[in-house]
Amino acid sequence: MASHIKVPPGGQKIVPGQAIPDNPIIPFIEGDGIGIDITPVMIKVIDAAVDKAYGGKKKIHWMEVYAGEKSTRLYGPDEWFPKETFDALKEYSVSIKGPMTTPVGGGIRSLNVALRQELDLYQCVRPVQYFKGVPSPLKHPELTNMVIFRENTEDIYAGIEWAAESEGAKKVIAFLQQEMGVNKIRFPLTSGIGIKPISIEGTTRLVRAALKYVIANDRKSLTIVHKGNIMKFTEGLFRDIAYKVAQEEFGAQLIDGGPWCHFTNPNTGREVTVKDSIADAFLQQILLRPAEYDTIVTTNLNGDYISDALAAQVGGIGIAPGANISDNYACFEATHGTAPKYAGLDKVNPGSLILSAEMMLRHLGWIEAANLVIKAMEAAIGDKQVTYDFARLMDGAEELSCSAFGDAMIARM
Ligand SMILES: NC(=O)C1=CN([C@@H]2O[C@H](COP(=O)(O)OP(=O)(O)OC[C@H]3O[C@@H](n4cnc5c(N)ncnc54)[C@H](OP(=O)(O)O)[C@@H]3O)[C@@H](O)[C@H]2O)C=CC1
Ligand SMILES: O=C(O)CCC(=O)C(=O)O
Ligand SMILES: [Mg+2]
Repeated sequence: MASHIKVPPGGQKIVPGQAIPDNPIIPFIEGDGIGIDITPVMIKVIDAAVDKAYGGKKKIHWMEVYAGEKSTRLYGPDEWFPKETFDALKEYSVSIKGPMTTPVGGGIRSLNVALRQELDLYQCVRPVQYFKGVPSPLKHPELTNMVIFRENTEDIYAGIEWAAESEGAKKVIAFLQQEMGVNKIRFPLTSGIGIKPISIEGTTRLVRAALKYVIANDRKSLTIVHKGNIMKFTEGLFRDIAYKVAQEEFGAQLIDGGPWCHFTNPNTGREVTVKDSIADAFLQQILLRPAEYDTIVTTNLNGDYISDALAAQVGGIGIAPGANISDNYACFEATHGTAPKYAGLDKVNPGSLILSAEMMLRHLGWIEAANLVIKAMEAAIGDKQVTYDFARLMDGAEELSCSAFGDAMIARM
């Protein structure tokens, strides 16, 4: 297969464990739908922040790599995720991507999920913070300040499922009935079947990462969100293992006989509470009592729902960033999808992808540039220079296009 990736001259590879070069090569996937609008704006804003922060001493060398619809146009109709793209994302370690389309029902499986699995990006980290002036349905949106650690490789996202009435579904149902004594499948002839693997290892490494984050960032609590009352051996296992990690690896002590527990942050002396909440109750609690929640650790599907719900509390998924992280690689991406009805209109909010890139700058240790991005975002929103999603809810705002919002940020750096 022909190669379409052009390595930018003058850039250097990021090598895990070594110092970040001043001229790193960062692969990016433009993304489907609104990817064509938001990705160039993100690059322009980040380049401006880096230039302003370091006066030309540091510079990202962007390298386009292809996946999704654009890749099928370049490589061939069935080439949704070419091997050379996976290889580049691994070889260059740190990358950023726009959203990619996943059809509902049939068709290709999620490319986003495939990427997370292929690179074993087991932590999906999604910070949810309020920017002053952003319209929100809450009276006190500033009380919502959470960081979600969503498991990113297991659960029903593993993609182990069989369509209703398929040979596979029939076989699995027969196995369950005949060999496992299952007699509770309500409509065995017409049921689709999905499998939900949740492991001790997968849960342990995620909770460990979340608690390390809590300690490094002096956060006050970790809430384990699960549906363990119903799915005892998957979601319930997740809860039990999370408490076990807190106790065995971080020295947490039971509060009043447990299961809640607490330990002292060794860096700051602050008490950290580790507690749990059942997912349905959690979704009403975050609306009614957001200040009681801080860092969240949860399973894959719960984390997907919680991400969009919490994003709405602070103004919507136009401003909801994220990172997919493993022990070796990091790929940054927004929480939202391809919003197809807005594709190519230069209309949507590029904020989520810009803030995802801001997380990437922090990951590289380029704190000054990251701070400039935040400052510029706050200033543009403060001046009511916003995209349609905020403008429709704000009095006296000027509605800007996607690209004009990027320019408004750059003008305020
Ligand atoms: N990681 C990824 O790549 C993801 C991919 N997807 C995929 O994206 C496709 C579309 O999914 P869908 O369920 O419509 O969800 P989307 O997140 O794409 O869009 C839903 C709605 O959210 C709002 N929205 C999304 N992005 C922005 C933005 N940048 N600025 C302002 N508003 C925004 C819009 O609301 P309004 O209509 O109110 O203006 C939009 O109609 C699917 O194929 C899905 O699988 C979904 C999520 C993540
Ligand atoms: O892969 C997809 O299409 C959707 C993924 C998603 O919603 C998410 O990761 O938040
Ligand atoms: Mg989602």
